[in-house]
Amino acid sequence: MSRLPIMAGNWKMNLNHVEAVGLVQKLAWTLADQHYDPTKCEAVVIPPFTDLRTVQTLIDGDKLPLKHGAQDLSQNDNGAFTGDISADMLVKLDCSYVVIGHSERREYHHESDELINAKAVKALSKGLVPIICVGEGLEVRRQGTHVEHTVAQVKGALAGISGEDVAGLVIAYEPIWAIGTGEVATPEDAQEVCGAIRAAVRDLYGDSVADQVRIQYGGSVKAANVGAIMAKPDVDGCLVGGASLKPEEFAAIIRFYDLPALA
Ligand SMILES: O=C[C@H](O)COP(=O)(O)O
Repeated sequence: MSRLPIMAGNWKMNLNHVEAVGLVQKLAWTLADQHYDPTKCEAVVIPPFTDLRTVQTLIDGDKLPLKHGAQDLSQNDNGAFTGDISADMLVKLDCSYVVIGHSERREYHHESDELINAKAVKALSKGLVPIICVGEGLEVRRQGTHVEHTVAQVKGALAGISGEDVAGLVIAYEPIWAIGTGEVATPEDAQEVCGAIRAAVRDLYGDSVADQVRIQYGGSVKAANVGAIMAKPDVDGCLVGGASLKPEEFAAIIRFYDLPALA
């Protein structure tokens, strides 16, 4: 079963809507120059909420081969939830994807597995594809319980979600100790946990769902290390932070399939 690789650039709290135009245009030009083939890898940008309308207009207007998504959403439909953004608002902005449960939201906003599950259910009910983030911190990694820890997060996030929905979503494994630190997990580390996540999905939902769900690795991914990471059988893409703010670097990550060892 072949899964379409997916590279998603999570800009985090960087770039205003004017700066967003520059980055998306430069990314698109670079990809066009290098004959990017969207059938070989899906390319997604995930800007801050305030940039989404601008990015949507640019992608639609110029028919760019990019998709866009948001960094979070509310589990509620609408109402008195100051500062929150609903799934319907994201759908109206043509978002395809929404990141849910990023480790920075788990840490700074105390998001629990239950809340992440509620957000994933809400996203799916509105036709958005969740990118559900899981992964262990340094303490858990040192104790050697990173696989159990991460699989438990996956099970919590997927509770009550149908196999059909799980087959279409994305799970991002991001070891927290490798995020923004320059400390990249080895390709073998990434494969160990991504393989365990797929095995857990297989136990819960069966072969067809496990063979379709896409699993990303995230944590200090760059053009220089993406090839070795993507060569692992259970890694279907990357959730990229810092390197996605550099258009040439992110374009090279998206075009990992042209790297000599993989071509
Ligand atoms: O969402 C992206 C991840 O947190 C990875 O960030 P990074 O590539 O800057 O390490």
